[in-house]
Amino acid sequence: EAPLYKDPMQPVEARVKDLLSRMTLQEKAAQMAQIERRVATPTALTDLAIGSVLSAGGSSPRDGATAEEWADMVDQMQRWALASRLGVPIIYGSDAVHGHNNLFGATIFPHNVGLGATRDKELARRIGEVTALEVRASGIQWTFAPCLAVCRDPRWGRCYECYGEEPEIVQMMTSIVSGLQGSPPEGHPSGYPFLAGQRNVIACAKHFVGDGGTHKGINEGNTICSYEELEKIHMSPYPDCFNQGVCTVMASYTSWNGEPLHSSHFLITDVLKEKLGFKGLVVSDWEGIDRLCKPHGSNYRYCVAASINAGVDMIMIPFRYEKFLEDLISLVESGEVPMSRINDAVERILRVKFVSGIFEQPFSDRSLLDVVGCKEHRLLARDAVRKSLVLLKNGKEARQPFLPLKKNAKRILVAGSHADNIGYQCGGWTIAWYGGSGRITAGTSILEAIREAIGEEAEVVHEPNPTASTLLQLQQKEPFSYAIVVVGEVPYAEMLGDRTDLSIPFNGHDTLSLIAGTIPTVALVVSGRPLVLETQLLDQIEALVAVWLPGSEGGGITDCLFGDCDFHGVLPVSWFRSVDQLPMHSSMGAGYDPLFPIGFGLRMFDK
Ligand SMILES: OC[C@@H]1[C@@H](O)[C@H](O)[C@@H](O)c2nc(-c3ccccc3)cn21
Repeated sequence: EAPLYKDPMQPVEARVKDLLSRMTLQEKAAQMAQIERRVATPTALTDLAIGSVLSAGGSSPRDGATAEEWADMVDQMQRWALASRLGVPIIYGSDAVHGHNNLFGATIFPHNVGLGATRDKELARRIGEVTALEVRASGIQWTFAPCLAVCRDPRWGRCYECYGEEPEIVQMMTSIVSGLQGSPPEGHPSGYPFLAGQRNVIACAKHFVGDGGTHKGINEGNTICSYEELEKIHMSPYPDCFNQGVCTVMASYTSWNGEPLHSSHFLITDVLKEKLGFKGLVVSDWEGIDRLCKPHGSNYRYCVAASINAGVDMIMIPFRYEKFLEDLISLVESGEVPMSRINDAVERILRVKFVSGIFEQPFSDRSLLDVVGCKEHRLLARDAVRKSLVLLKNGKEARQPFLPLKKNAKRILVAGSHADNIGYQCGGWTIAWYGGSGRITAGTSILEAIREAIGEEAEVVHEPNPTASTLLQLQQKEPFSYAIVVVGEVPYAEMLGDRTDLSIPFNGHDTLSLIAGTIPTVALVVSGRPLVLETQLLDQIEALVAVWLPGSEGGGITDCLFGDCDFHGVLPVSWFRSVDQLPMHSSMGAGYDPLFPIGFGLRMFDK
């Protein structure tokens, strides 16, 4: 009759034990390998029975692929995996970090820094729930989210992936795990993986640990601090995720006091697995083990030994899987990697797979296809945008608020590089790894939202980058009631976003100053982090809103600008005056002198 591990009525731990006992060393090593979709072939998945496949940022079956094409691809790979000797299904991972951002047409939510501004746990959970549906619609079962980094220096290119600069804010937003995976029942053992069902996805608490605390915010850099500080600032969001049964943890590229996380037995095994009791699987980051040696990828056999022995269970290789398997098997045969370590890793991987239900439901659920980018999801994203906006200035005098704007104004100017650019408002990790410009996916730009919100008789003039003379001509024809000027950062990811100069790029400052000099202006800043705002400019503009990276639903911005609802967001990060102040946090006492402090945010209506 069917082997025990295939019987869904058996307890998970019994199924894990039974399957493990049937596996050869080669099959165990293969389960510990995660490869990129471009090298996922029948050889890899059937003959070698590799355990997991991922899409790198932007890696899709084809540009603009539909959810159905994604599901066809994942299901095909699954059939290859099920044809392997023991028929162990793969789990397929992708970075759905603000909606299913690898999928064209998916709902794109505000990036984490904007969600941190909402301080709304239930919203985060709901976003997780909806994201899980759109990820599942494409046949994918695992997202590499949430990022729990506590951003201690906004010069870091991944500041926008962080919910805030204080652990309490990040801890609050970990409720997204219960949205993604479903909420575990009362009494669920902390640290043990949980997944409610086939409309939920495996989540990934990343990047363990201290990723947001590197010196000067240097990406993949070194976090220099005491163990107490590492635990208090950077580690505290992890137990919140373990209490929710998060299934996976991703190791950080960064080092702690010079020791790379990917080879830290103390932090991965003694702390994460033993002290904190994490029972799911630890996956490396992309070529995370290759970075253990200089030059990158040299001494690969050592890199494999050091990371696996440190406690990493699955390696995001992602391409040279033959070399990985050859080295790992050789290391076990030589005794440099004990079989007990291999068994621990494979047990954890199988535990997550059995808990996820993928043995019983290995294929995609096609009934979900039409939820991708659906109206209900876009309304949730629009609500998230509304709640994420932070009103930093409203009127030059206290009793003369500038917002809300009049919908029936006669003539308004909409200007700035970011007024009509869906790619810019989505930011990095959208369609391409580092994002893009223009109509990169379905959505509503800020200009389109203004045109929808404004009264019929109002004339909207769109001039991205007006010169002084253009402005004069435009004004002579008929003066403007007000101007909405949208400036900010262009999309970036990881090291591409590391910057020591945090002024508004694209001479956004000059555009703002030119326009605000002659027309009452509200400035919208589209950015993944605070940017330098000169005092003179601040004095010139009538109102200022931090919109962060709002995603596809630009309508959430005009909902607030025109007063359909009030602003509620408060800063999740300190808004510095100058980069010379960095790093700067509210806990530092005297030296804390931001332009706007963490927690700051104005209202239009209720005082
Ligand atoms: O996309 C998978 C993971 C993601 O989950 C991690 O948060 C992130 O650190 C990451 N960087 C790369 C990556 C970095 C450089 C070149 C190519 C890919 C890949 N990944």
